[in-house]
Amino acid sequence: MSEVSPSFEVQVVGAAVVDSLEAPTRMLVAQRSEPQTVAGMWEFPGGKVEPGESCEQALVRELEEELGVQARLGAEVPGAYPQGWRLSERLAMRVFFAEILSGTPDTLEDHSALRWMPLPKSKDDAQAYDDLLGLPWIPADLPIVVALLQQLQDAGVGEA
Ligand SMILES: Nc1nc2c([nH]c(=O)n2[C@H]2C[C@H](O)[C@@H](COP(=O)(O)OP(=O)(O)OP(=O)(O)O)O2)c(=O)[nH]1
Repeated sequence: MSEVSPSFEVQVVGAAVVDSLEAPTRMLVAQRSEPQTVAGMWEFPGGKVEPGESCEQALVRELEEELGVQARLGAEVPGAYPQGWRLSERLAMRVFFAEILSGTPDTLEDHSALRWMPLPKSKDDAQAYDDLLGLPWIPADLPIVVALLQQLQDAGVGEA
């Protein structure tokens, strides 16, 4: 049976904000404050791409609006589709590593908490894997977290 690629209506972008693209040791995760369906769950800061914007432009804008930081983007965490990772029938999200250039991240919009989570130092760092994967992520995000940890493990870095 051939698989038809779904046509997502809404493009979302999310950032795996790390302390350093070259040598990441921590990742910033955000707890959603609304809407009710996802409130209390953890996610990648980001949002919907607006008309006329590239995904990269949208993500830099969202990081400024939501966290109050200027950021540079690194490598993508590629999903199964050109639009990235499937979030729902209508939504897909492209995810990029990012590094803060200036500003201190704050809960300006959409979030009730931010947390810098240690990234695994090696594939045997069970504590870091457990802490990160054990967060109550928005369910669609969990495979993305697994993939990005694998990507860091394979490459050793989050560089573009
Ligand atoms: N930002 C973000 N959204 C996610 C993630 N996982 C996930 O399922 N979503 C969903 C939640 C929302 O339905 C949608 C993103 O919408 P959003 O509310 O963040 O977008 P936005 O900031 O542009 O806000 P708005 O235009 O809806 O007001 O994608 C994630 O990791 N980060």
